[in-house]
Amino acid sequence: MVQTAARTAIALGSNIGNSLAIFTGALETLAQTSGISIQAQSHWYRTKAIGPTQPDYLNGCAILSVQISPQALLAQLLTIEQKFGRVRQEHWGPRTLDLDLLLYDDLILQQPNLQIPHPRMAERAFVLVPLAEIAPDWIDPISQRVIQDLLLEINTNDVHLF
Ligand SMILES: Nc1ncnc2c1ncn2[C@@H]1O[C@H](COP(=O)(O)OP(=O)(O)OP(=O)(O)O)[C@@H](O)[C@H]1O
Ligand SMILES: Nc1nc2c(c(=O)[nH]1)N=C(CO)CN2
Repeated sequence: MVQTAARTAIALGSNIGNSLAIFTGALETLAQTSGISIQAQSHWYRTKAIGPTQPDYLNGCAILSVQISPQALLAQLLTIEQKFGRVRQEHWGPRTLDLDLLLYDDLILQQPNLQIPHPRMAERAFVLVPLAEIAPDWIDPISQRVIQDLLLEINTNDVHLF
């Protein structure tokens, strides 16, 4: 069976290692994956860490066209995190690569291991600033508001173009 394409948004984060090279490698790996193509990528931003004291992050977002399910996409993102040396330690602690699934068409999904839209997306300037660059008119299915409007509600002082 051929699955029709869905539009998805992902967030990238890194604050250990050569974050720029890690992002490039992660996007290359995604682009080489069957059923995934990259439609757009944002600029990269240097952002102040939310959570425990740790180095600044590099953050950005990408839009993908996928012909795989949300669960299959999450599995692929977790595999790529592992490939780039992700070790899970402290909650919200430093990491070589974090890949979050933000949006999948207009789907709302509440499963134990996967919530879409990403539950903390709308409060995070390090997500909304790059996402608004490449998908300003995407409607968040929870609030029914477009991304560029969600961005108006939050403080973006700690997000700077890299
Ligand atoms: N939309 C989503 N995107 C990515 N992971 C998700 C999502 N919803 C639930 N998860 C689950 O979250 C788990 C833990 O993710 P992770 O350790 O990267 O969290 P975190 O990045 O530290 O925190 P946060 O979720 O606040 O960004 C993943 O293994 C995955 O099962
Ligand atoms: N600036 C910034 N802070 C964070 C980030 C992130 O990507 N950027 N990710 C976290 C856990 O997902 C916790 N804190």
